[in-house]
Amino acid sequence: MSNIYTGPVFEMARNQFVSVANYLEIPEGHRDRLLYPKRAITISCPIHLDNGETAVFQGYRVQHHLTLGPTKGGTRFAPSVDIGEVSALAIWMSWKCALAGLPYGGAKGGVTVDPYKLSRRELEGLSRRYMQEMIPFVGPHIDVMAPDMGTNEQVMAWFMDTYSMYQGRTVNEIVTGKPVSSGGTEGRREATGLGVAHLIARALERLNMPAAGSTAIIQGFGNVGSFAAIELARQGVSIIGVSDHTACYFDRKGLDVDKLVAHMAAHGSLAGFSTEALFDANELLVQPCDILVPAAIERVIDEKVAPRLQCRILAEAANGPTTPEADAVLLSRRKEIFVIPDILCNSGGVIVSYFEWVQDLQQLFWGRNEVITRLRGLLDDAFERVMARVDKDDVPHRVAAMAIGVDKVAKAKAMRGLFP
Ligand SMILES: NC(=O)C1=CN([C@@H]2O[C@H](COP(=O)(O)OP(=O)(O)OC[C@H]3O[C@@H](n4cnc5c(N)ncnc54)[C@H](O)[C@@H]3O)[C@@H](O)[C@H]2O)C=CC1
Ligand SMILES: O=C(O)CCC(=O)C(=O)O
Repeated sequence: MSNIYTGPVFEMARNQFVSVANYLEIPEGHRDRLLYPKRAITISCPIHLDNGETAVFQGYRVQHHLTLGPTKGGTRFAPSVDIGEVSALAIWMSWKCALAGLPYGGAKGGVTVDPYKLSRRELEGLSRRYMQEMIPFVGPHIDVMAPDMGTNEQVMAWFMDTYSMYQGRTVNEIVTGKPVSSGGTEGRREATGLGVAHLIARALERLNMPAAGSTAIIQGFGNVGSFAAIELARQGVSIIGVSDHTACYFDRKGLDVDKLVAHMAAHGSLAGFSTEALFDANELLVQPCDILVPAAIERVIDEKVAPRLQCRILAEAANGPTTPEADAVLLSRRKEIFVIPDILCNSGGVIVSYFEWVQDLQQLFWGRNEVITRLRGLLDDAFERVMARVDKDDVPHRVAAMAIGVDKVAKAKAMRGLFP
């Protein structure tokens, strides 16, 4: 294969795929077809800055496979974004959607930008220009975007509006994760964090550990981390550590989640929340706790951090927080640390996105209870299937979860005659 697909995050996705392909005994000749993306789109997004200058930002969208239906996945605005990272995230979306039983291939997009440095007007300009450049390549039955790191409901509303202006009618079903007032679904805002907390409860049950009185540390306090914290606290878990890109806090007696959420709402970040609980962000992940939730960026648990982890459950809310080298360490610690792998742990987001797309297509909207009940049902089903595979074949949790996803895509491709 030609290699525009490079970089450490893509290498992670490739390494994980090779392990799973070996376990599933997928023939060498079929592997490139399964791993490499169908389409990778690169665009330039020029926008006028508030100071009168013009800036050009690089944007991407990668559509991994079209075998099971349209492609689906978030759009990330972050300085780290490049074609390798976006491709890896698209590949993970494919295995995630297949594991959850959704009729989608994986996609991901992004812009290389620090969104915290843009004014609201500049962010709107960039969001609209990104969608405008993508119009030839997306559609409600082609590729459906959603939020990811650095984007939110407002950005999704701008995406939807830009696409709709081009079509001359409102096309709600072009993106998910929209505000409820603009065709979004009840429950999507909190879905990923709620799903993370639900699966943690399932893991605690399996380990015979009570939620009440357990302790958790959460890295990242954006959409996913904050809703995971709220739901865990509701279950009686004490949140003893949190961090974001501006600050890190740790208090063995527990942090007040309501106050953290109120501080975020008022200031947009965790900086300035407390002086007493300030902590070294580099040491947060290795503090003793029952539940560790990385909910920010990739590759934070590497071969140096993995041997030092002191948690009982590692709930991977972020995509790709654990490197393959760290996985080798976790394999040797598998009796000590119960891993909920990312493609299972954070799948609540795309599951409720699927519900939003279905509702938009039918113009028939469900209440929150129906959304959350259906979400729990799909998460429980995926959790049980992963655990059954772990028990049957004695494989690591990540291999079991990915194997279910990869196997489903491989079988669908084979049935459609895509392998020679
Ligand atoms: N939003 C969603 O529905 C879904 C998100 N995810 C994944 O969850 C993770 C977080 O996404 P969101 O919460 O949506 O993003 P967000 O943009 O709402 O929040 C990201 C958070 O991470 C923090 N952060 C960034 N760099 C950090 C660092 N070096 N150390 C500590 N914190 C840092 C930010 O300050 C912010 O609090 C990403 O890996 C994303 O791909 C996965 C599935 C769905
Ligand atoms: O909600 C979606 O469609 C995708 C969410 C996402 O980007 C992810 O699961 O990583």
